[in-house]
Amino acid sequence: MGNIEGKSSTLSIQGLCNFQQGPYFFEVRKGDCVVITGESGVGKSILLRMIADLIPNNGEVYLNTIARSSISPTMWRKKVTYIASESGWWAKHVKDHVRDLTLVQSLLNKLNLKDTLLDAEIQHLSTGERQRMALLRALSSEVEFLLLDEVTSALDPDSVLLVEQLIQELQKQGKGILLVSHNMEQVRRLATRHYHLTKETLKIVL
Ligand SMILES: Nc1ncnc2c1ncn2[C@@H]1O[C@H](COP(=O)(O)OP(=O)(O)OP(=O)(O)O)[C@@H](O)[C@H]1O
Repeated sequence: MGNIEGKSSTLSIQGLCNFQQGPYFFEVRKGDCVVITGESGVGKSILLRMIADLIPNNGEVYLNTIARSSISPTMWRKKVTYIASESGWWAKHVKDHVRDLTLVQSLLNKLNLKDTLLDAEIQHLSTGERQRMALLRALSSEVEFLLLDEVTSALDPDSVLLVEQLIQELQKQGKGILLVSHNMEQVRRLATRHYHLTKETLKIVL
C-alpha cells in the first residue's frame, strides 16, 4: 500500500468506465476547477460517482502515484469526496454529519448560514440550507479533491455566488475541484478547464 499522506497534486482518471459509459481519461490538478457539462441523463453524476468508487466501475484512478485500488474505499473517499446535489442525511441533527465541527463553524457565515443551524434537526432545514450544509459537512483538512455535483442547483443567485467564492478559496488552499454544472455563467466564472460530456465522448471545450 502506498503512502497516502504525501502532498498529492493530481487526480488522474485512467480508463474509467462502466457497462454503459466511458472509458474516460483526464486529470484534475491541485488548485484546478474542472467543470463538466452535458445534457440531462448523459452520465455526469455517474462519472463522479465512479471516481469516488460509489458505484461499480472498471479502470483506475490515481492520487499522484497512489492507485485507488491500493487503498480502502473509506480512505479514498476521505481524500476524494463526492457531494451530491441532494445529499443523504442519516442522523437527526445537522452537527452529527459534520467531519470537522470547528472548521464548519468558521465557514457558516461565509455561506450566510446561521450558527444555530448546527444544532437544528435536518427536517427543519430549507432545501437551500441543506445544500449548503452538505458542502460544509464534507470539508476537512484531509480532503484533497472535491467532486461537486450541481451543488448550487437549489440556491438563490446571491447564495450561488457565496458558494462559488468558497470554491475559489478552497482552490487557493490547494484543493482540486471537479464540478458538474448546468449553469453556463457559473462555468464561465469558475472553470479552469471545461469538458462537455456526450454519449460518445468527453470533449474539451476550454
Ligand atoms: N442507479 C441507477 N441504476 C440504473 N440507471 C441509472 C442509475 N443512476 C442513473 N442511471 C441512469 O444513468 C444515466 C445517467 O445518469 P446521471 O445521473 O449520471 O445523469 P446526469 O448527466 O448527471 O443527469 P442530470 O443532469 O439530469 O443530473 C441516466 O439515464 C440514468 O437514468
